[in-house]
Amino acid sequence: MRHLPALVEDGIRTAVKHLRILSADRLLSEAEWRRAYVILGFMSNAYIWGGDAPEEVLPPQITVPFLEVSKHLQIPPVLTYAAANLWNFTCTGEDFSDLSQLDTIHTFTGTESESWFLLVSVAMEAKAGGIIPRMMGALEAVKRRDYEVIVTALEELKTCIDGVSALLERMYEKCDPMTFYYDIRPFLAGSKNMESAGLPRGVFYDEGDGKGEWRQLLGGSNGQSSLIQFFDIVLGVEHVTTGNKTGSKGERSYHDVVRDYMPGPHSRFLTHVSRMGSIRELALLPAATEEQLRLRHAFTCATEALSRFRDKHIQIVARYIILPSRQANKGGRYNLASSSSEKSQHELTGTGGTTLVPFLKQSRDETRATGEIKDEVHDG
Ligand code: HEM
Repeated sequence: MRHLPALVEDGIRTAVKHLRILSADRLLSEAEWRRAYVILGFMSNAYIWGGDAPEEVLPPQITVPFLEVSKHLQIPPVLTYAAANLWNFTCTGEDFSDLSQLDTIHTFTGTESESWFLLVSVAMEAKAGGIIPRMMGALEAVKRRDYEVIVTALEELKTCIDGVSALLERMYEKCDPMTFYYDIRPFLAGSKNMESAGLPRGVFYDEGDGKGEWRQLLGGSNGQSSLIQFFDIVLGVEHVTTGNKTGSKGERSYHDVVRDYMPGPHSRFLTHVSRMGSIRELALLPAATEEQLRLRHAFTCATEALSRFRDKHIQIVARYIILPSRQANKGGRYNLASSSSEKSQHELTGTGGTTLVPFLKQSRDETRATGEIKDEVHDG
């Protein structure tokens, strides 16, 4: 794995085919299962995308352990956000939100840009970890109408989201947009909606002995972060967009679908949180008392912070995807990046298969609308 960046340039497929087929029998602790998942996630995407044309068959050396490990961890056998970000870092100190102490374990390119891209999310997750119990306390306080607890928690949530946004903006410091778009991003691609990139049927997981199956799975995306969905749930933000133009009635929203790409316990935790009390419903009650006014204000401020986060994220997407896609790639190699991100010549899509800007703007607008309580009360 140390040689992955060199192998993706030349020889990854031969190297993998020379490996023994390992079973997961010797994995003991959860940390070991996760470590195996990270390695297999990187290996499989390197295998598929590390050549002049994508490879549509994953060999048993990868699929046999990968299927076992992903079943154990209750997460799909593909490079998810958990594989690339959550479980793929080391830290020289105690503070996982301090970028200067973090390093990645694996990258496809060996570039500082890739490490930085992955680590910014790690720092964001760590920065916000402490707010989770605080907000759980606030949700529990809804039934008792304990305004003090809820308002304090919302104020802390606002500060926390602002801190997360500040970390997001540090992306510009060490992640170069052209390197991101042309060298890093192609390796994050999935196998769903990848006809134009050369995977019309997805990827065949060959398990050997004539066994195997075609699978179409989404690519790795920070959209699979359970943290940002936690913020949404706590604030009562509902996302309905499927993220693609063909989204028809009854189709699951993007935010719902990506829960399948989170580790099982994360996804179940989000379901649990969404069944707890609603802070928004309490904030919607008429502002007849001082404490109700304070609650409304704190709720609106926290929601605005999340909507500002999404604004900043849209700017990042413009800088790291839209602008580079309009500039010619200086390298002369066959360009997998553009084929995996352009459905047609003019339509850019995300690694999650979304129509990028309209989708992200709608997610932002849904956030903003959630915080606009006054309008709802007067107009409703
Ligand atoms: C160079 C940096 C980044 C780029 C280019 C980028 C790009 C994208 C794209 C294209 C999508 C659309 C969904 C898809 O098709 O995959 C998306 C969604 C999303 N991204 Fe990022 N992203 C970046 C960094 C981050 C970071 C650091 C986070 C923090 C965890 C993040 C959080 C999200 C979330 C939560 C969504 C789902 C949409 C939403 O809830 O608003 N992104 N991103």
